[in-house]
Amino acid sequence: MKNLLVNRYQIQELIGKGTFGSVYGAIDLKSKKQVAIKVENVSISPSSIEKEIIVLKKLEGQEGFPKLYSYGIYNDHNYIVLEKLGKNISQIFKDFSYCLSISEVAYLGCQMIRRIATLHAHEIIHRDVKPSQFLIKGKTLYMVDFGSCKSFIYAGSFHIPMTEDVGFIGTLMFASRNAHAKIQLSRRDDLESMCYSLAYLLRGNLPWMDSDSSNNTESKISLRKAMLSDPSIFEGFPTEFSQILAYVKGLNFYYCPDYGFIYNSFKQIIDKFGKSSIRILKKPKKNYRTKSLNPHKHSENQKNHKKYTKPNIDTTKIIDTCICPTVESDTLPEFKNRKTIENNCKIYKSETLHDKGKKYTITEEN
Ligand SMILES: Nc1ncnc2c1ncn2[C@@H]1O[C@H](COP(=O)(O)OP(=O)(O)OP(=O)(O)O)[C@@H](O)[C@H]1O
Repeated sequence: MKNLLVNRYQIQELIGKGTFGSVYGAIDLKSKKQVAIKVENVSISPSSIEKEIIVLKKLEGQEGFPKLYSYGIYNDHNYIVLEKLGKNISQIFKDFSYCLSISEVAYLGCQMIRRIATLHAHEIIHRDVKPSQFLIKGKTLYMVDFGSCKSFIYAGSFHIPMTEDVGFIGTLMFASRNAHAKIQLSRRDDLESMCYSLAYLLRGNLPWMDSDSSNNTESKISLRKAMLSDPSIFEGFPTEFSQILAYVKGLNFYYCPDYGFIYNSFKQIIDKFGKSSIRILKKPKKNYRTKSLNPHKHSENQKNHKKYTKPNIDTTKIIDTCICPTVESDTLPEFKNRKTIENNCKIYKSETLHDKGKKYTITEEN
């Protein structure tokens, strides 16, 4: 990538490389703003940048989604110029030595469910929810990377049908069981991946992760995921987490999730464990760090959380602690238009569902 893009953006650094392209930090010489520029080769088909443009245009002005400043083609590359955000949750997790407090994880859950609810309210599913898709800027958690998104509504108001053999979509570690079963994904699958992301942040690993990466093939992970019972993934942590996962796993393919219930459950955890230990929305300083934990040693991490009272940090040294307000779900705009989504979402009359092993036919539109 040349240092100057379209005579306007001065490339300063490579922020990271994804599966399909790279993200650079740059300065907009016209506005003097810091921006992030995502590029991919024009030969990539289907273009994930094209999809990102469509989604970001739909989400314009929504809280927690980066602004889309510009886009185009330059030197055989599709590019988009985005609002520059901070670190992603995976990087922040590493900065905190792979140890976040229960309140911190629940707080991330509150923000994640708000972003997912907004995306779904725009009739879009993400299909690749994972910690690295959430970036922090100021006190807000942003959702990024819309290259795998899909609209779950077609012909104006019909829900997409539940087809099979669709091919694997997502990231192995965080993918839903339906993604492994190659079943068409819907809103419930974004929520299942969110639960796995939070479990990873609580535990430092996931039970289907093997320290020997050659054992982490799609088929092996899929089998281990399917065989695991629900509570064991959140064992030793507040029951609200496993209740949310059980709720999400029980959702019908077509069903509009109760985002407010999930948000309120996270909020209950924060109320129980206290807001004062939430450090993640501030830049970590050396003395914020807790004892280093090996992220691959599941038992150590879990033991640490089991005897959890307060995070192992010297609170007198925390000057900038963010006391994050988590308001009631009823007052948040993301959860208000739920009725409208449900009403808009019809199922084609003759469609057959295969949920939970049962076979039944929808006779009426709902
Ligand atoms: N608007 C942004 N501002 C700052 N950094 C960003 C922005 N968007 C993405 N990034 C960072 O750029 C890096 C690459 O992101 P990208 O979404 O292309 O791939 P990824 O999520 O790392 O991988 P994959 O494509 O496999 O999911 C990540 O570190 C991400 O945090």
